[in-house]
Amino acid sequence: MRERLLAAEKVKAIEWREDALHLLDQRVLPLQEVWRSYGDAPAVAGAIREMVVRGAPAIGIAAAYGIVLAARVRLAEGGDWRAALEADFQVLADSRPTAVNLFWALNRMRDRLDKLKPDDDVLAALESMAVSIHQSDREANLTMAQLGAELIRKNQGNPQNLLTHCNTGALATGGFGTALGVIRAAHLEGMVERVYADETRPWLQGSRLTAWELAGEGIPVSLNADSAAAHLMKTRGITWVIVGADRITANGDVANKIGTYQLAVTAMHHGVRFMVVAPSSTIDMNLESGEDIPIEERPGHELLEVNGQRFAADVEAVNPVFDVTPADLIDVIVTEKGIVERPDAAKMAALMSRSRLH
Ligand SMILES: CSC[C@H]1O[C@H](OP(=O)(O)O)[C@H](O)[C@@H]1O
Repeated sequence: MRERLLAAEKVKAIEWREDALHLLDQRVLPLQEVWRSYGDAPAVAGAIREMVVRGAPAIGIAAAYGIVLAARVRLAEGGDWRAALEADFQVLADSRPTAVNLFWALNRMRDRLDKLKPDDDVLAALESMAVSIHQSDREANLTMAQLGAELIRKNQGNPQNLLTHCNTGALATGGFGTALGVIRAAHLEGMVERVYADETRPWLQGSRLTAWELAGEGIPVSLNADSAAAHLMKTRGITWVIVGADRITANGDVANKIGTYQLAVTAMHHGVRFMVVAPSSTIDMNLESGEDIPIEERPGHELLEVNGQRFAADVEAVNPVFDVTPADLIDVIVTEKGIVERPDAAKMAALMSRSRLH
């Protein structure tokens, strides 16, 4: 399966080259494919904040490369480069609040700095850590794709109708995707009749990104309004809702794109299985429950305009862009360390004590 997923790979969002960090601008996909170059931490932080790059794992990977770029600048400035680098850590940490992968990646970079030996090449050590964060995310996604596809096989392996929300594909990760990685693997195994992709208002990750990724690989996909999901679960024989995550707390509660919570409630009502797919870098064991997760609120104009053109009445808008699905609405969490069925605090602790499967 790994080889077949590698062979099918077509899309990437992040490219690290000697000169700079290169990001595919997800604000203009699918109508335009524009790559942009970033040379320092404030620029990378801006790209994360403005969602040039988005998706919990991809945000962490971009931030890690942002620290490599920052170290180049600070070392060239001379003086106490390590103290100066703290400002770069902060500007990256301040870019978006919900995806814990951002903070997980920055901590990995900080740990690498703290372990430097006097003769170490600082830039080489940081670059190696950032590349490792990027590559290990890809590897985790390949493992999760297989684990998730096996779950789909165990529950009616024949071609099934699946529903997904937001974008959890190669564009949101180091490659292959999390929930979309499972869907890709299931399709390769002949187990996908059709994927229903929520458009995912207001930023339209579904209609612009997921539909583009899946259609580009010949995976049968239909775009639907977010508000159609319940009706589709009732009338289209959907067997699984498969989503990603931005932060999973110690008790198994899941923060994900706004609209996920109501999908979980609806799935429970219709007897549709609910799968969350996320690498362990998304699990925050420091938070006891989802009540503690910071929920990003983005500007109201994202709801009131399209392409900068207002279409809404002259009212204010409220725009929380994540919500929290309680663990008791989740059938299974798939990670690269293994799966947790009917997650709870004890099972999450046991999961996090394991090493990764591959
Ligand atoms: C594997 S991506 C996880 C997660 O990130 C997305 O949010 P955003 O597009 O705002 O960065 C969405 O919640 C995905 O499910």
